[in-house]
Amino acid sequence: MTRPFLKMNGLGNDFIVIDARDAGFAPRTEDIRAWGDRASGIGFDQLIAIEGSETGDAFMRVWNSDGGTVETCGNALRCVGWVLDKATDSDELTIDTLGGLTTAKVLEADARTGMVSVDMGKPRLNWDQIPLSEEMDTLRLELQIGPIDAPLYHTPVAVSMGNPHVVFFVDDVMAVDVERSGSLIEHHPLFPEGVNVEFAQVIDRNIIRMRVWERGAGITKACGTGACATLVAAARRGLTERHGNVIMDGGPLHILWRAADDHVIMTGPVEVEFEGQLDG
Ligand SMILES: N[C@@H](CCC[C@H](N)C(=O)O)C(=O)O
Repeated sequence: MTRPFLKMNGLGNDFIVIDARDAGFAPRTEDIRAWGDRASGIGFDQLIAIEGSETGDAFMRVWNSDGGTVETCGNALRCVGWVLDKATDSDELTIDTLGGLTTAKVLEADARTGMVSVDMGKPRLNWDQIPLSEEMDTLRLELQIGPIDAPLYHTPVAVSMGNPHVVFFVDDVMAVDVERSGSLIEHHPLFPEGVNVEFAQVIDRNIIRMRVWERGAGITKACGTGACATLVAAARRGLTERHGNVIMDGGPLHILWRAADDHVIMTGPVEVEFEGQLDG
């Protein structure tokens, strides 16, 4: 059976997006891994299915390129918002996920690109909401990378945006070996469900430079939930305001952590790269 797909990205964090509202889509792990392989397959960071929903306009299901299903994906929410917007008159689209209900607003759109804002809901900041395997202050985790007496990176902040994140503040983010340190932390026993790892350098009170190691996908050019988690972590530490740009390898996302209702609003671009058919 073949399935039509859109190859899309948000700041280079790329996806295969399948519209599964009319016909179910239940891919095998080995197929996801094969399609996701950049050397021999199509290549993507996440596989996304748009499904029907009783609580929203649609449900977004997410698989990482390693085949594991996960709660949510910020950059893909903007892409799904753009896709749904093409087929409806509504300005605001509610998209449900395993990580919670979100609302997408398409600010600008043409045939292949757009600018989309997503209300990601409230960050979850309690240790058991991340989740962590033991009770700990999420603002200063007792965790470090490197030698005990001279750690390279330490005392990160944990934030859940529906999926788990840990944010290390560093002096020089370009000096970080993201692959080596990120892969070690992703599987640390403190995170029973694994974790997405961000390394962040505060440039000023409204700008953060961030690089990311994603759970189940490795280094990506951008991570929407990671950008939200990073701004929340920085604001909680008093390092930034509650709004600003988080600049990743693929470019900036604007993040606002609204004081009025505690919701995090993420705004940034989407792009359609090409259309294709999946065999499997
Ligand atoms: N690219 C994403 C996050 C995708 C899921 C993540 N790797 C996880 O395992 O939680 C984003 O833009 O948020």
